[in-house]
Amino acid sequence: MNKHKYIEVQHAEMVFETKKGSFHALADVNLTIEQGEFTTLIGHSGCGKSTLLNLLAGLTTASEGVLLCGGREIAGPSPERGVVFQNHSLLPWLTCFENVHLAVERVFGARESGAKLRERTAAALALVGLTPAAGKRPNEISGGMKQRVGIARALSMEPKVLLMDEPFGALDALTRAHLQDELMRIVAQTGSTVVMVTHDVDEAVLLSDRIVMMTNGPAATIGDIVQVRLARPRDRVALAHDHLYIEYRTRVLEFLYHRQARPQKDAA
Ligand SMILES: Nc1ncnc2c1ncn2[C@@H]1O[C@H](COP(=O)(O)OP(=O)(O)OP(=O)(O)O)[C@@H](O)[C@H]1O
Repeated sequence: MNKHKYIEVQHAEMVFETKKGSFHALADVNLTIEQGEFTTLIGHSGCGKSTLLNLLAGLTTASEGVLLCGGREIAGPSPERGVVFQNHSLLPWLTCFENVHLAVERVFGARESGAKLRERTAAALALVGLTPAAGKRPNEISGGMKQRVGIARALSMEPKVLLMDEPFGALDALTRAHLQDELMRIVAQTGSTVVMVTHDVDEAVLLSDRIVMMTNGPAATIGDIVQVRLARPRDRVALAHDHLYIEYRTRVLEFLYHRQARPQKDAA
């Protein structure tokens, strides 16, 4: 397996058939992601970020083109590719522990003992700092904690790739910052390959090894890629004054607001 071409997207096209006819969402998307790399997808609302992430998750199939992960074609969802959505999608009648345990059981249940499955579940909750909340149900915990359960659930399956669709989008700025720091710590520990959709330029620069910037749709594609060469571990306060950080941030802002400026009428 080629570490440098762990995920490959080759000439991917996505056309949705709607009542009003065909909608060409993605056009000729080409992308290669290395194992262990943290990639963010950024672009204006509706450009096709989630569509591309869903293709990587195997939740939808490209109309044309090829998507590979670890040298194999992505033919459907797999525990190898854990997905975290913005709305965390927890089962409300189960505790945090049970929500995570369900995923663990699905992946490892056939070959591991009950004690080992519970151990895995507890370890995933500990990784996101949620051991004290293990017995609580989703309606008893905050939005940030729910999101952490979602991350624990994805991580508990030991995915090779973590796919995240605006995982922190619904959170307040302080909780968001805290979870970004936690995510960086976890990824440093697990070595996961991450692809994350975000709208937040600072989040993209802070977390990424590469920022993939998408053009506006229809027929959206990759407009440019910024390689972020900032040493890790990264400290958000120190970076605020770092000239390289500021330069990366400016490059993304220029792409979004000069090169891909949206017409006034539908600007978000
Ligand atoms: N199942 C579908 N059927 C028809 N059109 C779709 C479907 N899914 C997405 N689209 C369209 O494809 C385009 C890309 O949508 P997508 O959700 O990928 O954008 P996005 O960049 O993730 O947006 P946002 O940042 O607002 O979440 C949009 O114009 C959307 O309306």
